[in-house]
Amino acid sequence: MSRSFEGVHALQGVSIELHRHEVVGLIGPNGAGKSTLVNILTGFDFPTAGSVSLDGRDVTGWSAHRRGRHGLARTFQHSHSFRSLSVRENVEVAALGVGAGARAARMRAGELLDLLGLAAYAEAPAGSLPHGDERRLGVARALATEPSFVLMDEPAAGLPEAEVPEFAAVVRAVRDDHGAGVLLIDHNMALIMDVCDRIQVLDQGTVLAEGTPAEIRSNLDVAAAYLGESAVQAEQRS
Ligand SMILES: Nc1ncnc2c1ncn2[C@@H]1O[C@H](COP(=O)(O)OP(=O)(O)OP(=O)(O)O)[C@@H](O)[C@H]1O
Repeated sequence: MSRSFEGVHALQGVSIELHRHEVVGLIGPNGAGKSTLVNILTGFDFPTAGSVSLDGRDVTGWSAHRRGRHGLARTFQHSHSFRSLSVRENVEVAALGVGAGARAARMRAGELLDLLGLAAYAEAPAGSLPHGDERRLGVARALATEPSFVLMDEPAAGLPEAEVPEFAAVVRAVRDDHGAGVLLIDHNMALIMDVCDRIQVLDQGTVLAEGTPAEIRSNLDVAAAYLGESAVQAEQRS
């Protein structure tokens, strides 16, 4: 797919594939096109050229809501929770939105708040959560829809470093226990390298590299995009 904004080529001929039971990392420097790609995949934006398919069906013209009802969920960089509703109610509302009954929604919310480590805040207003917990609430809300695919846009931003391994376990649980496919965008390379089965690197709207974490780690182009030429030269010398 490609996407231009009045002359800015945010994406140029980018292909990405996500299967159930896997975690794919999407990384790249600021402005590389990561959020644009997630917006297009989830129906919050539309490609200038190209198409999106979900379970083999062309969904390019579908609204975000319709894609959501067909198993595609996402989290946002900025909070989309209902600030005055409680943390629990926010998760319940997400489940109700895809057709769960009241009892099932309540049970699902309870399980997800436990999984995400938010049970202690269940009755607090969502607007009172610290930034990192708010990101986790976003993940809980996405999972409440029982998605086949979850696209997570910087879910670990704002999480204290000590809590990142716990969050990595959540991502693995979504893949292994729920069988979902996860597209994970994050600047935390330790998290990405730890949980991803495959990684795709975007730079200036094109795919710079793709491969396993080990392949990406040893790819000098990726190092150049991230760390600058000097780091690459240092790596070549060592
Ligand atoms: N609505 C828009 N209007 C104009 N330009 C846009 C719009 N959305 C994105 N862009 C431009 O497209 C390019 C890609 O932006 P995008 O936000 O997708 O990058 P990103 O990789 O998600 O960056 P970050 O890591 O900072 O979130 C940037 O040059 C950005 O300025």
